[in-house]
Amino acid sequence: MINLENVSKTFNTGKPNQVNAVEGVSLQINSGEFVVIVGANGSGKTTLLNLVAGNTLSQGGKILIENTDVTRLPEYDRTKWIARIFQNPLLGTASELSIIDNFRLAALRTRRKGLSIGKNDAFKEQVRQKVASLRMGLENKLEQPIGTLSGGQRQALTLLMSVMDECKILLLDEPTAALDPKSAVNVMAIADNLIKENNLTAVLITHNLRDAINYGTRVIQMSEGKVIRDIAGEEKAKINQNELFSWFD
Ligand SMILES: Nc1ncnc2c1ncn2[C@@H]1O[C@H](COP(=O)(O)OP(=O)(O)OP(=O)(O)O)[C@@H](O)[C@H]1O
Repeated sequence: MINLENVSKTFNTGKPNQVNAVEGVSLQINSGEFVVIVGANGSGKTTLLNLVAGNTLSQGGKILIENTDVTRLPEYDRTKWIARIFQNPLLGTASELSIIDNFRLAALRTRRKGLSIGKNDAFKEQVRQKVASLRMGLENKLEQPIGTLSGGQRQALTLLMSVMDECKILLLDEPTAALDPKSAVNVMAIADNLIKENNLTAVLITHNLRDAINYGTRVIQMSEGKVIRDIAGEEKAKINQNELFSWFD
């Protein structure tokens, strides 16, 4: 669960270029909810995600993650709950290391769900099965440097590595923006499956209105640092692309 109470972030305070990126936002995201955030460029979406992740600290207000007050906690102290996927597929993996070594590295960083850390065959077999579930044929390339894979393949592996963590919350900041259309569709479908299978609480920022319609249980629109629309459940399921497009008028 994520609980934001009156969180704010202003850049360049007191200067002519002051920006109120996030302004007094209060939001409760329940366990298992999948929230899609839409909004114009500069409306504060990424800053809001940074506040949740601890990459930026809130100026006032309060942030609870899984009922723990994390308002002053830095990003690294929130990683036990939170995994984050960025637009750039190069972030999150070490290019020169093989797929299997990237999984080892990830396993060393935190305790992974159902994974015993080590170089042994059992570890490799566990990774092989997980990677095979992506249906990209990558289970036969476990010794290949991850830097030789496509952006879509890397993004799928990064997702898999993050959900094999004990994390409860997955933050996705335009995870498919750098991918070709087909890879983007694949990666979103993989993300959705992983979220459901692992019963994660998820927040997706996207400019892709089709994804905003197809995915998630709730959609939020931000404008000028504030949440101006918040629609969930059956009402969310009824929204069509034209209606969503009209929100940007
Ligand atoms: N580090 C920073 N220093 C100064 N201003 C910033 C900083 N980060 C964000 N901003 C400003 O805060 C506002 C909100 O930015 P943010 O990146 O959160 O918007 P966004 O909705 O994610 O935009 P986009 O859709 O373009 O990614 C913008 O006006 C941006 O220029």
